[in-house]
Amino acid sequence: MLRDHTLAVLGAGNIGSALVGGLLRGGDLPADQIRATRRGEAAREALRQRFPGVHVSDDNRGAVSGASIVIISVKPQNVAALMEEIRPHVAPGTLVLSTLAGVPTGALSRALGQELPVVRAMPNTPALVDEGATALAAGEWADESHVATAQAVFEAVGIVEVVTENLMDAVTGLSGSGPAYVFMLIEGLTDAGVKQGLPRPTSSRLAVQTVLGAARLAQETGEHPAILRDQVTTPGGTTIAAVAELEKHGLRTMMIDAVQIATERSRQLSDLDG
Ligand SMILES: NC(=O)C1=CN([C@@H]2O[C@H](COP(=O)(O)OP(=O)(O)OC[C@H]3O[C@@H](n4cnc5c(N)ncnc54)[C@H](O)[C@@H]3O)[C@@H](O)[C@H]2O)C=CC1
Ligand SMILES: O=C(O)[C@@H]1CCC=N1
Repeated sequence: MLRDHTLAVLGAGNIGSALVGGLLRGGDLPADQIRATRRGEAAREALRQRFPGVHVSDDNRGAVSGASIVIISVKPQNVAALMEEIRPHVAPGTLVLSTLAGVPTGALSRALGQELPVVRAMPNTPALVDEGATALAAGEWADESHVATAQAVFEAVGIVEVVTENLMDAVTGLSGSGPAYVFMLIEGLTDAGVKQGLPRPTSSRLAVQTVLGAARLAQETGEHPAILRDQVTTPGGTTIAAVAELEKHGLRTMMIDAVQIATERSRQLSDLDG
């Protein structure tokens, strides 16, 4: 469904380049229909090496001209200047996809000075290995076909959930930032194994596979996590001793508070001018 599109990725850093990679790997779009911009010649050269055939430059206006889909994936502090730069060059009807944390679709349409179809997306970095979790929300002028196109773009790198825009800050706090929480968990588990005498590489491999395996078990069985936890927990055994310790430190409350604070931070980022 994407093959007739020309795609411009403005700000092809972690997220933008993960998308380019996924679209190329899946054969969704040929390389010569993708333009990618980013700052720094060395970084651009690295992109050219990674994605042969993709047109890589620092020319946002050129990238946008003639593109049917424009992905905005710069950091929030760079977006106001970028909007100003591309504003006269975005053709009416261009589908604008934004991965910016916090920034509402209405603010982007206003900054671009047109009633454009804008779809807000919140992906996450596991998109780099096609295991991303992305939520999409349609702006005022985006219809079902725009959302379907956005869905096809982000399904190239993982799963997609469509939500209403008022839920996007919560998504940002949960799955957008979530990989960082899981990496901290992996780091903590690895150190814990080392403290108990395991060699670090062994501990690291066991920690990573434990997280991956537990996630797959939850996904494939669809069971409530409490049931899966009970299956690990032998009466009077090792697991319940550790679970009681985690409860004492309020692990679940800690996660609830962390996601709340990230959600609030996402709301604070809603002002395009910072
Ligand atoms: N890193 C993450 O886990 C996630 C990030 N996001 C959002 O995605 C956006 C991008 O995040 P990252 O990919 O992590 O950032 P990044 O810093 O890796 O990539 C941004 C890129 O934009 C380029 N850039 C800046 N100004 C530019 C301009 N005027 N023209 C062209 N290129 C320009 C930079 O050179 C850089 O390569 C942010 O707005 C962030 O809120 C969303 C979901 C997850
Ligand atoms: O930390 C951030 O602001 C971005 C948005 C979600 C993940 N990284």
